[in-house]
Amino acid sequence: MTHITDLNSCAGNLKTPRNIDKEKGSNEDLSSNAAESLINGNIQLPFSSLFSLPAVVFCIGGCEDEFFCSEKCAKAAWESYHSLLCSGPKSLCKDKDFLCKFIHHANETNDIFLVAAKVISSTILKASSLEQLKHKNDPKKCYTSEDCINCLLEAWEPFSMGFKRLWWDSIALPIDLGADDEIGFRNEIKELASHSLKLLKGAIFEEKYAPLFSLQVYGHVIGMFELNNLDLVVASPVEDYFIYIDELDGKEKVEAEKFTRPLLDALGDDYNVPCEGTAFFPVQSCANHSCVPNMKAFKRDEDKDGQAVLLATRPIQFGEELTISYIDEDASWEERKALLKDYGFICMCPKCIKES
Ligand SMILES: C[S@@+](CC[C@H](N)C(=O)[O-])C[C@H]1O[C@@H](n2cnc3c(N)ncnc32)[C@H](O)[C@@H]1O
Repeated sequence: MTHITDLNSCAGNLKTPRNIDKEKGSNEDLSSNAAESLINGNIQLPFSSLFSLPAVVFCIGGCEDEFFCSEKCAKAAWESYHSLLCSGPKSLCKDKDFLCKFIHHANETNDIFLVAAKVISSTILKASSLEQLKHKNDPKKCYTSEDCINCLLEAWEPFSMGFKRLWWDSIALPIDLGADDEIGFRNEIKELASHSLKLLKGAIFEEKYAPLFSLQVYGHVIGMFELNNLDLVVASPVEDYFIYIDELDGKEKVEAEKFTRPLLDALGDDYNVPCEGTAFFPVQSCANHSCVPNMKAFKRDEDKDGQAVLLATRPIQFGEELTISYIDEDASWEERKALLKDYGFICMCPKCIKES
């Protein structure tokens, strides 16, 4: 992705849509012929070659649930987690009915279950390839269940850093519930996770990796994402295109707008909907929160393949704690306090102390 990207911490601000002049046009309808020609590639919008996107690559296993930006990404995903979670004909999962029920349940309730399943699946596949490597290097050695557990622990290591609190213990009580409802609410959340795990087990359980399928592990993995994930906000390439046209000069702009204006009017406010996602970064997950942070997480043009960076927002003293903001730090003190409730602490940064 070659566009400006921006990372904000959980519940953070979205990139503010940049305003472009939308006053002039009047033609709200883009004729269906024109739209069809654009889709077919029979018409090319002016300067659109400057905004080309990679072609969509389909999943190797033949499911129609996951799409990738390159063959390389599709292969990496297949090898690292997707082969067990694919609902297509080449899937390596044990039971596709259970897998489809698991995916449906996650989509209906909490899509973090899908990410938690990726952690479990990638740990299984990594542990299994470590075992194969060890067998290959020393074919005569007799492998014990302890060797198997050691491979499992090694495969688990990248996730151990984010493994902190159980989801049902850390989630904030919804504002419409009182203290009397708390136990019932937490039990309900636990029950939801338990049902999701039951479906996942039906799809990919393997006896030798049984410790991975305990409710405690599942609850911690979900908690890890709920507490540590960063919102990923990527500016829409469509928005970037229209801004480029808006910033052209004179005749070039007039000519280009003959084509782009009807399209912009037809899109209305949808011209700048950003692409949103969520991501776990082990280093960023170690940073505590402050409403006057000294760092900010970014994904810049040069940060490829899932990389992101932490940049200092001001000079940092030796020994000073490195912090990021988990929320919109420009919100009022009351709002910030409410937004931080899910993280289970009351912020005592200088700004909060002053404003409280
Ligand atoms: C993403 S983790 C941050 C790293 C964490 N301190 C650790 O030890 O790995 C988020 C958790 O850290 C704690 N935390 C983060 N910022 C805090 C702050 N300003 N005051 C108290 N606890 C904080 C809370 O328990 C929160 O749920």
